[in-house]
Amino acid sequence: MADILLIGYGTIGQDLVSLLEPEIARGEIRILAAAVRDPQKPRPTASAVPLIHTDKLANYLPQADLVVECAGVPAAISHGSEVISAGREMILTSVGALAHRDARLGMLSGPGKLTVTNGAIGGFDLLGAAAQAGGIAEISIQTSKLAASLVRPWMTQAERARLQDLTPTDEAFVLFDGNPTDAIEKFPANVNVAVALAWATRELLPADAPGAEQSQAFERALAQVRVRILADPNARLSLHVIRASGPAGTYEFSLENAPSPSNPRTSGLTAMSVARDVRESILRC
Ligand SMILES: NC(=O)C1=CN([C@@H]2O[C@H](COP(=O)(O)OP(=O)(O)OC[C@H]3O[C@@H](n4cnc5c(N)ncnc54)[C@H](O)[C@@H]3O)[C@@H](O)[C@H]2O)C=CC1
Ligand SMILES: O=C([O-])CC(=O)C(=O)O
Repeated sequence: MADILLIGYGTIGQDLVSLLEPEIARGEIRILAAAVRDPQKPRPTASAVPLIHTDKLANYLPQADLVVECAGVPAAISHGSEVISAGREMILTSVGALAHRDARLGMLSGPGKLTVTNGAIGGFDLLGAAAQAGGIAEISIQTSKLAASLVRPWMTQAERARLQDLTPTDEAFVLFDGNPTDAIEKFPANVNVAVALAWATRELLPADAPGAEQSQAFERALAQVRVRILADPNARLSLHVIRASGPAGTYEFSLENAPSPSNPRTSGLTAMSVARDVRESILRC
């Protein structure tokens, strides 16, 4: 029986528990608890998962065989290093936290093990193989989302209005064009996939290489990836188009996920990817 501790219990956390029902029913997995900011907050659905305050995370870590972060980039930045330095294995969903230098160093310095989920995209077997052989010269990801869903608190009134007032007859426009580090800082809930793409195409160092070297290798990969965010007045779903080219060949992946059944703003595939990561981890236990 593997004991799993969740950090965050929103759409992905709840979808993950549903996806793991067969393993839970067979006694292969137990959800120890979910660490949340307010355990007393009324929730729409009753759950058998015990809720604890994130302040109590350290008390639960020694019992956890596996920790799954699914609480957002700021939460992963705050708690990721704590989990890894306690020697636990952690599946990271808010992959964008790896674009933050200090958090990245903490998560890559062990002694725990970091698993970075593929999340809402894929094709990483091919891209990783080609990149490790020096076969990728250019790599980009273009993410199209419903314009109104891209409004962020830091935007000026004019920037918000441009997104909110877009009508179905208007053309989609490029809202952001740059690197994954700047993209995740501005859109922390939208482009974790861009940071995951950099992770998949980084130079692979030995597992026991120092955290600082792992961090630098990843920084080089981040610098290679170009991110574009398209604000689309007609997007029903998120559309991610990955393009890569170089001596290994020319590749284009177009990924359009069905939304999560419980939250139309989150791709259902993300929880499915994390469920697969959990199964692979417990099979190794
Ligand atoms: N890797 C990928 O492809 C993808 C990654 N994500 C990441 O997953 C995160 C979660 O996504 P959803 O479940 O759809 O969001 P959600 O908003 O439905 O759930 C997040 C939950 O975490 C809680 N939370 C926030 N800060 C916390 C903290 N410090 N400690 C504990 N709980 C905290 C929130 O109250 C909320 O209940 C996103 O913010 C994003 O960073 C999302 C989609 C794709
Ligand atoms: O769910 C998606 O389509 C991708 C996403 O939000 C992210 O990478 O943060």
